[in-house]
Amino acid sequence: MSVPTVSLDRYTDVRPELADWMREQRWYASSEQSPALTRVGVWTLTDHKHQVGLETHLLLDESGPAPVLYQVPLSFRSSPLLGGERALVERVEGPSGSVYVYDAPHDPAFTRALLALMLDDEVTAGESPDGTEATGHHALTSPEIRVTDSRVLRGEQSNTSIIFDLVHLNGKPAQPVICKLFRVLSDGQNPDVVVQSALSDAGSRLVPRAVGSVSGSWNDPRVEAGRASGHLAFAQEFIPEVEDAWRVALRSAEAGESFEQLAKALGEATAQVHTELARLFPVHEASDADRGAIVASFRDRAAQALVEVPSLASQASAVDEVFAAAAEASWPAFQRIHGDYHLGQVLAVPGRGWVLLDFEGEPLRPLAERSEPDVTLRDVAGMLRSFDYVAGTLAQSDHAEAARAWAHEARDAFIDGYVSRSGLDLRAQRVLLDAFELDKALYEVSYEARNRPDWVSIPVNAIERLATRPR
Ligand SMILES: Nc1ncnc2c1ncn2[C@@H]1O[C@H](COP(=O)(O)OP(=O)(O)O)[C@@H](O)[C@H]1O
Ligand SMILES: O=P(O)(O)O[C@H]1O[C@H](CO)[C@@H](O[C@H]2O[C@H](CO)[C@@H](O)[C@H](O)[C@H]2O)[C@H](O)[C@H]1O
Repeated sequence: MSVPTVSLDRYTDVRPELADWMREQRWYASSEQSPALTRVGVWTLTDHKHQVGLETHLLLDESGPAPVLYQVPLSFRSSPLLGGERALVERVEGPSGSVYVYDAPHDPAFTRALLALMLDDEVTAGESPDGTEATGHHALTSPEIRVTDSRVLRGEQSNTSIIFDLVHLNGKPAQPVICKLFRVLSDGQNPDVVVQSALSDAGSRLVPRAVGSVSGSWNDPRVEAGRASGHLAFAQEFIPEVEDAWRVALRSAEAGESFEQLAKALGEATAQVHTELARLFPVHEASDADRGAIVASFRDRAAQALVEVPSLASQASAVDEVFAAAAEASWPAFQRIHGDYHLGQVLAVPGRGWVLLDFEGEPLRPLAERSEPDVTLRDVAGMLRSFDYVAGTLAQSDHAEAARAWAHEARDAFIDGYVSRSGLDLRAQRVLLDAFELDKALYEVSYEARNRPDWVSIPVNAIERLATRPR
């Protein structure tokens, strides 16, 4: 059987059916308007049975205030994919009959070829005529495995993750793998891939083991030189049937159970990851310029939060005083950090302890900024805020008061654990830590105003408390 051909040419002028389908997808950012799409590149994979066309289209959407580049893998079949009805993008009548176009992460022909690209040395996606390149890389200790099944993780928003069930070549079950396919592409390395791979390759068990990645380059009109490069996908060990720390913490607070030991262990794990990151990536002493840039970003964030929630104006001068005091404090060295650290980014793995995920940095920040060395206190502050969120979530319930005490104890224990492993006396850094916590709460105000307006009072209350705390 030959490869069904909806030719690349026919898909160059992005068909309205594809645009309509994209608009419905969770990863499509501006669903209130119709996409205005241009195809800037395509990379292909080869189906091992040579029956399915596998093309990943890079589509530039210029309908919003800034152009966004989406990665859209499609599979082309001459007959329907069994069970694939919900993944059908459209059916096109071609010269030699119907061609069924699918959202490829749901097509086993695509998922197998994608994993093979990352794991098998001889497989290459190569360069396409429009200059798009995609190259697979495997991690230091990638397993020799065979795919038995794959499925798309439900509930995700900004990316699409594919879970692979696997067996070793001898037929014994192997640890499953999760492959995150980045839906929105930017010029530059993805910090999640870089940081997690480095930790995993160094043998850390505090992150899932890295399995492989796909990196690429493409013609990108948004970039001055016209050419961009970055990560397209990242595969790592999937740890099945585990809960994240947010759920564990929320349940513990609701039940009135102490979280002290677990919070202390989380502080220890956080400090260990920071120590390892300082060993693996460049570290430098804080210069006046570094301090100045961060304090300026604090102030920008405060201004932005004020636009989104004008009632914060009554706190503005108290907030600024905290930032002014931080500018005068002594700062620890700059190094790589997690960058968007909260309870939802940590898995509770029985027999292994806490495992940290998603080193992508704050989604509201530009990619290039997220790879810069930063201050570890930012992560500490992120987690302290997250304990406060647990109490904030229960504020309207019968457990309100107990939840506040729960959060207080958890925050203390987390700090104790962190200090014991890092040697950094966080309590002596209180002024600076308060500033980072306040900054995170200001970020959360913008995040909640845009995504979960019902939750905005959680960071707003925290800002008031932090800004007016006696010092
Ligand atoms: N290696 C993994 N093992 C188990 N679950 C995972 C793994 N990676 C991600 N997940 C699950 O997927 C969710 C989303 O992952 P995350 O890396 O935070 O993606 P995103 O940046 O798209 O939010 C996590 O909260 C977690 O529940
Ligand atoms: O997980 P993401 O990288 O998408 O992070 C974003 O979403 C988080 C919400 O899920 C948000 O975190 C905020 O809410 C958490 C509770 O749901 C809370 O634990 C965090 O402390 C709070 O910041 C995060 O800020 C945002 O970047």
